[in-house]
Amino acid sequence: MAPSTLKVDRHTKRKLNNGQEIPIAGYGVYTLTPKETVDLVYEALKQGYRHIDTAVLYGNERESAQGVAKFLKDNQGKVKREDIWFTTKIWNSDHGYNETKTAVDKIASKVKEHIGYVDLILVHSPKSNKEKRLGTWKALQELQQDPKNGSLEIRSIGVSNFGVKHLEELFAWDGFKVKPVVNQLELHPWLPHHKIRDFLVKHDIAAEAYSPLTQGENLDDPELLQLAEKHKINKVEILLKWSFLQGFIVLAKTAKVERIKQNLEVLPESGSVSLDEDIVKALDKPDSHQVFTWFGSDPTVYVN
Ligand SMILES: NC(=O)C1=CN([C@@H]2O[C@H](COP(=O)(O)OP(=O)(O)OC[C@H]3O[C@@H](n4cnc5c(N)ncnc54)[C@H](OP(=O)(O)O)[C@@H]3O)[C@@H](O)[C@H]2O)C=CC1
Ligand SMILES: O=C1Nc2ccccc2C1=O
Repeated sequence: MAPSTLKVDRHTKRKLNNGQEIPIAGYGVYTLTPKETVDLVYEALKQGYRHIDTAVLYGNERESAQGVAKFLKDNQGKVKREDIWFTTKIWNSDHGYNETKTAVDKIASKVKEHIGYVDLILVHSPKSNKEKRLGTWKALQELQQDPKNGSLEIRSIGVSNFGVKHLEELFAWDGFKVKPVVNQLELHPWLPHHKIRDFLVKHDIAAEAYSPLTQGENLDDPELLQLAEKHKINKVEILLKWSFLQGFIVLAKTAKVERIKQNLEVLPESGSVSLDEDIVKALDKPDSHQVFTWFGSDPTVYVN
C-alpha cells in the first residue's frame, strides 16, 4: 500500500533514468479543441503547471506549443524553456522505422518554431506488431541520440500502454540501446496495474498516470462519495492525492480554468501531500481491473 504522506509539492520533479527531470504534475490536453488549447495551456502554466502532455492523436500539438511559447514570452527572465516539460506521442498508424521518422518531421513542423525541442516522445501504444514497434523504437533511439540527424531535438523517449511483454520484447531486441524513461498508463484505484508497476520499478522506468480521474467516469462511485463525505474532502482531491502518493507522474485534464487551479492545488506550495490513512486503505484494490479509456479494451494486454 502507498504511504499516506509523501514529500512532494507543486514544484517537485522526478529524476528519470537518463538524468532528465520531469515535473510530477502534468496538464493533459486530450479533447481540447485547437481553438481553446493555446489559452488553456497558457492558463495551466500561469497557475503553475510546468508539464504539458499532448499527442499527434489529439490534433493540438501546434496549439499546445503556441501556448507554451506565449507564456514564455510573457514571462521572459522568470521562466525559461528548460523549466517546462513538453511531451507528445507517436500514433499507432505511424509505427515502423520510416513512418516514425516522417511522423517526427511532422511534429517538428508544428512545434519547433514555437518551443525549439521536445522533452519527450512516447510510443502511444503497442498496438501494431513486433516489427513495427521495434522499427519505431529504432527511429526514436537514433533521433534522440543524434539530434543533428533529424528534424527535431528529442531529449527523452518513452512508451505508453506497454505491458510487461512489450517491454520484454524491446529489451530482448538486438538493436536495443535506449531504455524508455517512462511508461504512461491508465492508473487509478480501480486499475492499479501492480504487475506492470513492479516491472517498472525493477527497471527504473517511471510510471506516468493518465486518466487519474477515470476520465470523469467513476467520480460518482458510491465508495468514493462516501469517503469524501466522511472525511470532508473533495472526491477529485482524493483521487489526485492518491495518485501522487503512489509516486506517479500525474496527468490530469480539464477544460475549465477554475478546475486547473483546483487540480494543481491538491499539492501544497511546499512540504508534503497527505491523505487520511483510512482513505488510502479503502482505495487499495490490488485485484481491480477496470479500464475506462481505450474503449474499455486494455492496450497493455494487446497481442500481435
Ligand atoms: N497515453 C494514453 O493512451 C492516454 C493519455 N492520456 C493523457 O492523460 C490526460 C488525462 O487523462 P484524461 O483521460 O483526459 O482523463 P482525466 O482522468 O484527467 O479526467 C478528465 C475528466 O475529468 C473532468 N475533471 C477534471 N478536473 C475536474 C475537477 N476538478 N472536478 C470535476 N471534474 C473534473 C474533466 O472535465 P472538464 O474538462 O469538463 O473539467 C474530464 O471530463 C489526457 O488529457 C492525456 O494527456 C489520457 C488517456 C489515454
Ligand atoms: O488521451 C487519450 N484518450 C484516449 C482514448 C483512447 C485512445 C487513446 C487516448 C489518449 O491518448
